[in-house]
Amino acid sequence: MRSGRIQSSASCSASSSSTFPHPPCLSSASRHCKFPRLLSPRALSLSQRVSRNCLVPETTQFSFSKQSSTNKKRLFPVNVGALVTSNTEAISTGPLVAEEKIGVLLLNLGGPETLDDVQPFLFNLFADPDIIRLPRLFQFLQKPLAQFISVLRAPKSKEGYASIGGGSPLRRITDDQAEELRKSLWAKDVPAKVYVGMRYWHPFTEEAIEQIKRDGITKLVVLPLYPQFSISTSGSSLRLLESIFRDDEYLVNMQHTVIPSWYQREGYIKSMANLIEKELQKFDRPEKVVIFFSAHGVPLAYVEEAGDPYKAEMEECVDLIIEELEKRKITNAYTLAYQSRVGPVEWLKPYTDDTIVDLGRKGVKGLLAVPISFVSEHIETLEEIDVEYKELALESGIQNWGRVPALGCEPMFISDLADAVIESLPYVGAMAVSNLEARQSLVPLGSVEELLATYDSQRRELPAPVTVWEWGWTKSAETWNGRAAMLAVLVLLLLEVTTGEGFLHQWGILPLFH
Ligand SMILES: C=CC1=C(C)c2cc3[nH]c(cc4nc(cc5[nH]c(cc1n2)c(C)c5CCC(=O)O)C(CCC(=O)O)=C4C)c(C)c3C=C
Ligand SMILES: [Fe+2]
Repeated sequence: MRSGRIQSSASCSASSSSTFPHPPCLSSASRHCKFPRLLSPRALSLSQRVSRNCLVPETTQFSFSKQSSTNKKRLFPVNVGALVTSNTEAISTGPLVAEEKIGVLLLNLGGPETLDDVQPFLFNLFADPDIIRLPRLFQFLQKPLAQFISVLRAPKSKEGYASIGGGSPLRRITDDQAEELRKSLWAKDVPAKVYVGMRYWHPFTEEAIEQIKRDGITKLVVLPLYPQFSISTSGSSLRLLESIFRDDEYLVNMQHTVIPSWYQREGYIKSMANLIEKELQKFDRPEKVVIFFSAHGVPLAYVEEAGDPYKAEMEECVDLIIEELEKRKITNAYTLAYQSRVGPVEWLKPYTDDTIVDLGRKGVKGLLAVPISFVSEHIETLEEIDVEYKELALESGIQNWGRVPALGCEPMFISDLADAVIESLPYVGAMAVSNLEARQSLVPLGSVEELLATYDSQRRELPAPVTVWEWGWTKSAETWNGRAAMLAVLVLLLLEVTTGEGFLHQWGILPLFH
């Protein structure tokens, strides 16, 4: 088999080039740069792209004002990023002074720590309008619907969490990453505090924000721990932050900036390439192994209707990793597919399970799975990939299976995150004045409000991605049956809520919601 990208026949037209208009200031590197999007990412080398990403405007100088007339100390070295080019003008974000207290808020999904946490965790997830976005008229049904779906899904989810030790490892791993990031920042002369704010489980984002206020943080860098941006992940966390910020006098006045995605950073790309290179060496004939990037899926409508940049960023990310591997003379065949689909609607394709079967059919004997959308081990790596997909691969004729571990606390990766934070510091607060230069910074930046407005100004309705129930013989019938089922459930819930009677009350489910 020739090296290069394998186009699985499981793939459909929906997975090819995306047609949605790119928001002007979201995170895909090529969208930020002044280059037209005519050049495919593959046409540029990593170093070229890194310098394209180095969007410090040519007229901009990275020089923090030294000491001001008072006895305030500058906290950082002048040159905060290795990528700084010849710039001439100062970004006037003001001096970074000893009185400033810098915080970094890591945003993540969160996961149930015990089996008893599973249903309430699922409730929180499905109650999120960025996961199930109901038509305006039906928004009052969000919580009852979340209760209904979480109760239905909990047994299956619990089985999964039971098989990985009775709970999600996400909290422990994210706490470790926060501590390593803190150490790395201090080692680089940036005495910052690092906080963890989870979207659906403890420590909740609200708890982290309370701590940030107690600590008197004056400058905050918000860093979602998802390399690529999606409405359903970073977007959802930012929307929550927006509502917290809006209602709080302290926070309204606290300067902040957001690093919405960072998949294009050299340190991240090299760390991923290192892991892949190391795992490949464990195979008898490494050059014959297909590198199988498996990303968490999202419903297709997120990308095609709501303008989620997730797919474009994912594809560019894979291109960058492959380019880095090629520089190391690793030219294996590779492919990208999407996993963890739930529910009756169509998700990004090709699906991971279909692609594995397809590769087996084509005679592939060695596969190296690379989880690509997340930087911690979690249920979808430990159970779905390591157990379900491995089993499917072996059944499909693939004899040699391997899996690249998630990045976790890899030193090069953590150090690169620290650099991303440091490079963003001159822009903290600059977003308030809608500073164009700040948006074109070393890492794509924006304020919470700006970023949300960019990707989601119209707040389009999105199909519910989750299973209420499914039946049917064809994909299309499944989709329509699913939609009909959704409608039926909504009507039932509507009747139940208005009359106070029905099957949810009989089962004792409805009065539980809060
Ligand atoms: C980039 C990563 C992720 C995207 C995109 C994403 C979208 C998304 N997820 C669901 C539904 C579920 N996700 C669940 C768990 C889960 N999701 C992610 C990451 C992304 N999700 C992670 C890391 C985890 C695991 C956390 C852990 O505890 O280890 C679950 C619960 C598990 C299960 O029952 O399968 C659900 C449900 C949707 C609907 C969605 C996009 C709309
Ligand atoms: Fe998920």
